[in-house]
This record gives sequence, structure tokens and C-alpha cells, in this order.
Amino acid sequence: MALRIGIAGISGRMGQLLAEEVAAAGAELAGGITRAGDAAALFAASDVVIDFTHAGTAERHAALAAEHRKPFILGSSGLSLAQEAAVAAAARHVPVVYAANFSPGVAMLLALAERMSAALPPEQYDAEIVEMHHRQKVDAPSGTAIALGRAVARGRGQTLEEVGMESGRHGHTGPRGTGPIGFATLRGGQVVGEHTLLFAAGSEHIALTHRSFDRRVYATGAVRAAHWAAAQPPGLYDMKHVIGLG
Ligand SMILES: NC(=O)C1=CN([C@@H]2O[C@H](COP(=O)(O)OP(=O)(O)OC[C@H]3O[C@@H](n4cnc5c(N)ncnc54)[C@H](OP(=O)(O)O)[C@@H]3O)[C@@H](O)[C@H]2O)C=CC1
Ligand SMILES: O=C(O)C1=N[C@H](C(=O)O)C[C@H](O)C1
Repeated sequence: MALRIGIAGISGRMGQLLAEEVAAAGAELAGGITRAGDAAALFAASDVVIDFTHAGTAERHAALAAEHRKPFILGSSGLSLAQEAAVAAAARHVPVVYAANFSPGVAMLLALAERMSAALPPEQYDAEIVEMHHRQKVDAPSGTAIALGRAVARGRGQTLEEVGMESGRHGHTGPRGTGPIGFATLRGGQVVGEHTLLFAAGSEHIALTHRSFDRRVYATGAVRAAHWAAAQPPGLYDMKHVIGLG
């Protein structure tokens, strides 16, 4: 029987593509909601719910997923640590795939970032993350940029909070610190998503860049994650698990 997939955020840039990709994957569209929709009814009617809306809905939608015992695929970015903790709490009851970026290429980039960071001493290699997105994007730095920062910190055996973030440099900042990860955000036009992780040392630079040309890559990845999650035990997963890198 076809998997019944519900979409939160169905009127959005991502939501519209998700609806197409649900059909293309042979699944059934169980329903979709916008800002005004009934989220509880969506969870009741679906086997799995995919949510690409806004950080502000993550806590309530995660709680509904746990209450209705429905796997939950969360793509919204800009979540606070408290909102992320609520998502992790729901994952004790149902499978949750929470990924800042559902493209397989970024899953690979995150794995590489962690390995490179483990090998490059922070006293010699400054880590800087540059991202660019379309002018409609409402959160910064992007979820993917933060995920990259977390991967770099993990490679150093630390958390991003411990390592520290240097973002929005302006004016008399003083010299760069040794250790913190720099973040720079560009917004303009209709750029789908570009991320560069730069390791800069005195005599060399290493740059890893990912560019998305079509946001359908995220929709395909999220629908793939929905099918994968439907067969998993409760837990908090990301795209690395879905593509077998986790
Ligand atoms: N993880 C990933 O791979 C990707 C993540 N994203 C993230 O997905 C999210 C959505 O992106 P995008 O589709 O471009 O955004 P859009 O603004 O195009 O669409 C947002 C959708 O969510 C709904 N929505 C917005 N705010 C709320 C709210 N407070 N409560 C309930 N519903 C709400 C909107 O409904 P209405 O029409 O009523 O306003 C709309 O359907 C963003 O957080 C973005 O960063 C985007 C691309 C890839
Ligand atoms: O808002 C977007 O468009 C995107 N958001 C995600 C993020 O914040 O990283 C993923 C992708 O970069 C597109």
C-alpha cells in the first residue's frame, strides 16, 4: 500500500515541490496545511508528516508526531536550542529525521567537514563558513551553515557552543580569535543555496563548496527520508543515516 505523506507548509517554495515528489515516488498525498491549517488533523490522516515551514512550528509539530505516533521529517531551519530539545524529546517516541539540508551532497559535505577538521589543528587552520541564499530567506546563518559549524566542532571533539561563533564582523573587531568558527551570510536574488567551508592557514587554503541549482534536490531527499523513516524504530536521525553514512 502506498505511504500516506502529509505536508506542513504545502503552499511554500518547498511544499509545492514536495507534493510533486510525493506523487513521483508513488506515495499518496494525505493532505497539506499552510499557516492556517489544522496540524492535528494532518498528523491523524498521515502515515508520515514532512514539515518545511518555520522554526516556530517545530515544537508543536514534534509533539503532535509523538502523540499520534507518526514518523516526522523536519526540514525547517533556524531552530533554537530549546526547540531542538523538543524535537529530540519527540524522537524518544517516533522516528524523526531532522536535517538542515536534505541533499545527499550536503550529507557528504558534513561527513567530510568533520573528518577534515579532526585532522587540521585549529591553531594553524581557521575555519570560516560562507553561505548565500535567495532574498526571501528569513533566518541566518542558514541551518546548513550551522550544521557545518557543528561538524567542524565535532571534529575537534567539542560543541559549536564551546568553540564559539564569530559572525557579523563589523568595525573595529580586533584580530581574529584562534578557535572560533567564522560565519558570513550573503542574501540576494534567487540563489537556491551555496555553502563554502574554508580552512585557512598561513600558507594554504582548503575550500569545500556545495551548490544547489534546484531546490527539488531537497524535496527528493525529504520524500526519500519519509519512506526510510517509516521502517525505523524511534530515534533522532539525519540525512547521513538515510543515505547510509551515519
Ligand atoms: N532542510 C532542507 O533541506 C531545506 C530547508 N528549508 C527550510 O524550510 C523552510 C521553508 O522554506 P520555504 O519553502 O522556502 O519557505 P516558504 O516561505 O516558501 O514557505 C513556508 C511555508 O510554511 C508555512 N508557514 C510559514 N510560517 C508558518 C508558521 N509560523 N506556522 C505554520 N506554517 C507556516 C507557509 O504558509 P503560508 O502560505 O500560510 O504563509 C508556507 O506554506 C525554511 O525554514 C527553510 O529554511 C528550505 C529548503 C531546504
Ligand atoms: O531557505 C532555504 O532556501 C534553504 N534553507 C536550508 C538552510 O537553512 O540551510 C537549506 C538550503 O540551504 C535552502
